[in-house]
Parts: sequence; C-alpha cells; structure tokens
Amino acid sequence: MAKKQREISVSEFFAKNRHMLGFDNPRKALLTTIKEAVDNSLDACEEAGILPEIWVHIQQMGESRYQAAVQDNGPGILKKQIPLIFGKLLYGSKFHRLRMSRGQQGIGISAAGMYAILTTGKPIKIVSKTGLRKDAHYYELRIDTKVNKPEILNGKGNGLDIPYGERGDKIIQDEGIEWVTHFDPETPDAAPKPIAHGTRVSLELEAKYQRGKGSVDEYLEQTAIANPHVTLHYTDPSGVTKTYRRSSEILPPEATEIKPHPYGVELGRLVSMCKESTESSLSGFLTNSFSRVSPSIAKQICDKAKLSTRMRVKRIDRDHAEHLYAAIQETKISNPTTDCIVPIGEEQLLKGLHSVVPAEFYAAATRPPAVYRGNPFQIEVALAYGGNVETQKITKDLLKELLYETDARTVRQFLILTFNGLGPDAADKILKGSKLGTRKSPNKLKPKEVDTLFEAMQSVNVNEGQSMNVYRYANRVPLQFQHGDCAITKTIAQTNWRSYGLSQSRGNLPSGPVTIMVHIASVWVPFTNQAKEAVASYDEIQKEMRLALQTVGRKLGMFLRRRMKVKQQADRRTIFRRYLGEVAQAVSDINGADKEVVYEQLLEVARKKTAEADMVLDESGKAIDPSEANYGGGVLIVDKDEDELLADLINRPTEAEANGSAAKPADGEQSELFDEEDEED
Ligand SMILES: Nc1ncnc2c1ncn2[C@@H]1O[C@H](COP(=O)(O)OP(=O)(O)OP(=O)(O)O)[C@@H](O)[C@H]1O
Repeated sequence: MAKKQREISVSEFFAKNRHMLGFDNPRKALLTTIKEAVDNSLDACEEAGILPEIWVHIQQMGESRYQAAVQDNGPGILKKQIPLIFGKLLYGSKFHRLRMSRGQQGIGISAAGMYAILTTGKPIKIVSKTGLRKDAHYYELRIDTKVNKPEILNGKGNGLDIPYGERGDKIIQDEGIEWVTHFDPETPDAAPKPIAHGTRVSLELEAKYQRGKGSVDEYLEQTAIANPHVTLHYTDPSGVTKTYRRSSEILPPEATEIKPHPYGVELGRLVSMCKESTESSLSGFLTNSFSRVSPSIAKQICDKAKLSTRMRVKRIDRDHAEHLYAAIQETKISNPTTDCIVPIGEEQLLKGLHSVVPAEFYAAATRPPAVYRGNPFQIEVALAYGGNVETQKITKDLLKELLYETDARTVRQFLILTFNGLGPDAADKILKGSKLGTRKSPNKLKPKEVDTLFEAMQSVNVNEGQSMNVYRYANRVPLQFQHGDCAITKTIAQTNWRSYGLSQSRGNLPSGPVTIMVHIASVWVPFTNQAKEAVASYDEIQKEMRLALQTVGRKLGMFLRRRMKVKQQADRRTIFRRYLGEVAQAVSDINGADKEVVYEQLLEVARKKTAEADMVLDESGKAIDPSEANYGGGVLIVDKDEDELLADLINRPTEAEANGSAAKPADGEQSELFDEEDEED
C-alpha cells in the first residue's frame, strides 16, 4: 500500500470532481465557462477604472461541441502572467485579499480551460493587450493536470507576440486569431475607435446550448440588470447578436481592501498568520494584521491572554495562539469598517430591473452594511410587480426553436423548465387552454399543435398560477442553481407575503406576477460550494435579508391596497355618474328645478360618497392625508394608465368634470356620453 501512496495535484482532484466547479453536465459547462470569463472581465475593468464593454460569442463546432469566446476592453494581462492565470488552478489576485469582487478563489477560468482540454483536447486560446501601441500576446495553452502547471503549445513554447500596426494585423489574419479590433461607432457616420487594451479568451468544449432557465442567455440578461454600467454584445450560436447597452455611464465606486477582522479569524488561520508575520512584537502583529485593533485593544487582548505585548510573534505556539484566540472573543472590538462594500444602490436597481422586466410597480431597498463572522456585507432587494409573464413575451418562431432545443419529456415540463416564474399550476392552465394532452413530447408537436400552444400561452391568464420569480445575486453575479439550498430563497419563503397582498402557502415562495432580486455584496461571500451557486445561511445574513424583503413587501402591500381601494371606489363613482344625468332630468321634469343645478348637487353627493377613491392609505391600511401619500422613496410606478388612473382618481376631477362637459344633462344621449367617458376613466 505504501508504494501506492502519491501526492494528488489540485487539478487532478478537480478534474475528477468537476461537478464541484459547475461542470456537471454539458449545458452547465457552457454556462460556467462564459460566466467565469465574463465575471473576470467585469472585475478587471472595474479594478482598472474602465467602463466595461464585453463581447461574448458562442459558435457551434460539432453536434455537441461549442466554442465560447469572451473579449473585454479591460487593462489586459502582463505577458508572463498569462500562462499562470489560464493554465494553473488556484492562481489569482483575489484570494488573499478582503476586497469585494466577483471572483475570489483563483479557480474559475483555469478550471474552464481544464474542462475544455479534457473534453475536446483543444487548447485554451488567449489574446491580451495592455495598451494601444503595445504588443499583443497570443497563447495557446493547456493545463498539465499531473503537476498543475501550464504548458504553452504555440511559438515553440513561448507564445506569439503581435506587434502594433500592419505587421501585427497580418499575423492576426495569417494565424486566424479572433480579436475584435474596434468599438461600435457611436453614430453611423463616426469613425470606429480602436480597442487599445483588453483580453480575449476562447475555449472549445463539449457542451450543449439550450435557452430557458439556467442558460447563458439568462445569465447575460441578469448580469445586465445588476450591472447597468456594462455594454454587452452577445452573439448566440445561430449568429444573432443582441446588445445590452449600458444605461449608466458611471462606474460603481472602487471597492477598498480591508484587513481581516479579529472576530472572523479562526484558530488555524491565526496560527498561520503568526507564522507568516514579519512583525517582531505581538502588539505590532495584532494592530497591523487586523482591522479595528488599536494599540490599547491589542493590550487588552494580550492582558486577557496573559501574554506580553512585546512577546516575539515567532515564539507564539499553538497554546499561546489558543489563549490569544479566546482573548479576542472576550474583548470588545468595534465592527469592521463597512465602506469597503459597494452596493448597487436603489436608483440603479430600479433602473436595471425596469430595463429588463417590464412591470407596473417597482420598489427597492438597500440595507445599511452589517457584519457576519467579522466580514462586512450588505443586502439589497428590488421588486417588480405586474406586467406580462415570460410566456407572453416570446414570438412563435422563438417558441418553435425552444421546443426543438429542449430535452424536457413533456410539454408541461418544457413550460416549467423554460419560463421563469411559471409554476406547475400555470403550466396546467396553458395546457388546458391549448387542449394538448399532458403527455405530449415538445419535440414532436405538429405545426397546428404549436399554433394552439402559442395561442394558449398568449391568451390564458396565468397571473394566479405564477410563482414569484427570484433573481439571486452575489457581488453582482447572478446565481442560477441550487435555489433550494440558498439563504436567499429560504428567507423569501420564510417571509410572510400574505400580509403584503400576495397569496402564499406556508414555507413556499408566494405566487403572483412578481419578480424579486436579492443582492448580497461582501468582501467574502459565504458560498455553499466552490461553484459559487448558493449563499450559506448565516443568521446575520438572513436577518438583513428579511428586513430588506419586509421593506419592499410593505411598499408592495401599500400599492396593492391603494389600487384595490381606489378601483372599488372608482367603480362605484362610475355607476353613480352613469345615472346622474337621467336622475337630474327626472327631478327637473317633476318639480321644474334647474337640471344643471340638480346635476351639480348630485355630483357633489356622489363625490362625497365615493370619497375613498380620493383617499390614500398608509402601509397598515389606514387613511392618511393625500399630500402625505409617500412610499418613502425607492419606488417606481410605471404603467401610464395606472398612473393616470391613480392621479385622476385621487387628486383631480376628471377631465370631463374639469371642462364642464360632464355637468350638462342636455338631451337624451347624455347617458351614452357618460358611458364613453367612464370607459376612458
Ligand atoms: N480578463 C481578464 N483581465 C485581467 N485579468 C484577468 C482576466 N481574467 C482573469 N484575470 C486574472 O486572473 C486571475 C485568475 O482568474 P480566475 O478566474 O482563475 O480566478 P478568480 O477570478 O480570482 O476567482 P474565482 O475562482 O472565484 O473565479 C484573476 O484573479 C485575475 O487577476
């Protein structure tokens, strides 16, 4: 047995356990590859203070083979770093620091390269350039899993330098190197600007392209929501390019790096920090290695641990460290600074959500920063209510393509798996509407059946059968898998949405036409696995999520209650007004009174009787002064008709009343005239 013992390299381990990194099936492998590359591009651009522009290109190379390429206008990578970044697992700039970024582990893109090599044998190709007049570098490399080291395959093991200018252009052409050279011109007649720097990575891998939930398309769309400062060009395998243009020209403020907080450091880490420290005294070690430790706090810790402040750090053994660790827990140390967190912000959240999810009502809430295990974090929530379901947004051609692509066995399963927020009840309703049997296979539908399915998807009202559509984000990256295990989903399901006007069965997501996005921003997001798919359930994190959800929930409840009350009273007012003309005429016929005066008086009574249409309710449903009607910020009400309805009914007389036309019960056609106006209302 002893002879069989040998070291296992980290890449050998992950090659066997690729599911841990998000490569469990061909469809997910394509998504993870794109995601790792795009997240890196965004991190690199933001760190360098560059407004990101990213090109994503997926091409089908064989039945189950795709090439995924991602290019950015980031700072580029130094020549000698390129092989290590893309050809060595656990190599990166982000792991050893506490700074908010999308990547943190140093595994992502090299793991994608390793998966590509394992499944197709094709090397990962990288072009990188650090300035307009600088050489670009082109590498084709593979990861040697036995030793976890890069192996450069082109340029006799040295890669290829591409000089600036025509000579370089020729090399690019001759070698067939893919590289977007210019930005799209801002106006059709403007000269296109050259791309001065950036990185392009392309990989050929065994993969499956399929839209719907958990797809590349969904990831890119959700990325656009949470990153309104990014322009994203996406060319899908059919060659269609979709561009998400940035809606904000402002980069998020730069995130600052912080030192670890003493409360967040475990014993083992404390021991290794002592070993690695170059400080001579214990006091110096404590004050310089941790945040929020002043010399006086350091003294308190040392006193409690019964160690001298001048003790040499190198002499600290496990026993000392244990005392030190216990003393840290007993000492009152203020929370870490939280200015290292950069939230998206309520305004940007509303903008982002509005640009991708058409709805009637939007609310957003950004909580103040908080701390878990010594790590600062911040929670944000945005909610959109109303609007069309995804099934109503698609074209018939797209439906045909989706039916062809899916591997769902039944049409019912296809509907649930493909469209966000479409629960089993809604799928059943559509099936019933289309009169298709429940067992029909989506790939085998006849053209006529596709037509009826499409019609049912457009016409059947599935608002009630919809379940809440949840977008989860960590440091602006969408999380698309493991919903059930994620603290975000759990907290949403534990929140009581019934009190905010939605229906919900206990412990489940509420139903209704609602999309909610929850963002956790942190210097270290506690993921449940290396594939970074779900957030771990720390009490502190769940508490902050709950508070943010309640804030937007209350605003939604207020909107729904207001809308219902106003609508009820508006209906009543409509009915009254429909008959006032007739009544005024009849009264005038009986007693000779001036019918216009009678009409005015009756109108006044009707207005008073339906005064609640003018009433504004607070979040607990109590009536408040209309001038104080205020959701407390972070709210966007979009639907024009709805807005006009509210404004008209709450604060102003109707247009007809204002110009006096409604007050004239002149002839027999009067009631019809009212009817028309009422419908408009
Ligand atoms: N497009 C890029 N432009 C500039 N630097 C990059 C680019 N892509 C990767 N890097 C550098 O390469 C390093 C390794 O990237 P990798 O995706 O392997 O890990 P990571 O982003 O640090 O962490 P994670 O494994 O959590 O994604 C990054 O830390 C970054 O410094």
